[in-house]
Amino acid sequence: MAAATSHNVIVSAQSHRWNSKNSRLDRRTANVRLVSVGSCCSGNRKLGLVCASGSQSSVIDPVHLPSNGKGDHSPKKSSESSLILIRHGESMWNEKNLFTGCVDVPLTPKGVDEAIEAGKRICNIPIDVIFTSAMIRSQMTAMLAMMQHRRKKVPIITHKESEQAQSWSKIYSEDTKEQSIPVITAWQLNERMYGELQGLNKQETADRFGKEQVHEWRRSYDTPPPNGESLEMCADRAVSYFKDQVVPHLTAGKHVMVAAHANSLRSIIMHLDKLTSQEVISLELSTGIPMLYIFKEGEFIRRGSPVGPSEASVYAYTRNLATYRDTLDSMVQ
Ligand SMILES: O=C(O)[C@H](O)COP(=O)(O)O
Repeated sequence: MAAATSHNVIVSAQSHRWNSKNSRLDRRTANVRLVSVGSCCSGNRKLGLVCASGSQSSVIDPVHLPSNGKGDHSPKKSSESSLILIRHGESMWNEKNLFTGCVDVPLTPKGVDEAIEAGKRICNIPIDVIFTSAMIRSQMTAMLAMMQHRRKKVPIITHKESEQAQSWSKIYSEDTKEQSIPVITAWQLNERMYGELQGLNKQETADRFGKEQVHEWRRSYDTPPPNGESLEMCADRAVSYFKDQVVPHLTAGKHVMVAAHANSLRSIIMHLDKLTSQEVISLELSTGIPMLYIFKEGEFIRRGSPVGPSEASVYAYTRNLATYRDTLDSMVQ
């Protein structure tokens, strides 16, 4: 079934999944509401991909590109900004199929590759500020992805845990600051706390407690795992943080990347895509897949996952993304 309003589309889908195979929203078989998917230029609706309306103002302005002698890059007010969400690459406990939650484990070599691949996909998309969780796997992912970015700004973790940390990490050159991207780390974006499941093998837990029970702990909105956080509890901190700390940057015209976790991101996507507590059950996020939203006039418009840096449709999302990519092209000529 498919009913559509101008910015709201209901599709038949069971699994609302951002996956690594086709890198786009994959639809299966139950009702899932997709927000702002809209129609492509050709009139064909593609999940997660929309062609340009062609009416937006410059998206590159807040990035402060240095003048390359081919034009003036002085900041102008932008009416839209981009938001990239990315779940960390495969962690060493993902590989072992262990419940991880708030245990701070690093990426595997495959996770490193996923982060690098993700970076290639978003290397032409403007990024002014990065948020990560307090956990190493999301920070590794953000840093590795940024190594691929064509703008070559340096991502720098901000340290505000004490006055001394703040003053000792001060940068004394405006030019150097200009060539940096602040990375803000926040525990509120951490993975949901998995309680007494942390460190347990997922398959063994399903064998012991039953598949249905474990599925409810993992995917339901309001059933917490034993002594852990439900998605609702996780949303309480992650979505509040997103609204209080991330949205103001977007409103100011900054382009933002958030590197976080399966469940902190599920709660944020639930909020952005206005999913119900039933619909969020089938929302699955693969590791290392960047997801792009455009923030415009207070609305989040989901634009799918860029497949590659030169994928034409990415730059058909908005004229502004194409302009930004063209500016990067001209800088390397
Ligand atoms: O914490 C974990 O184990 C994973 O990062 C996410 O687990 P899930 O797929 O069980 O939500």
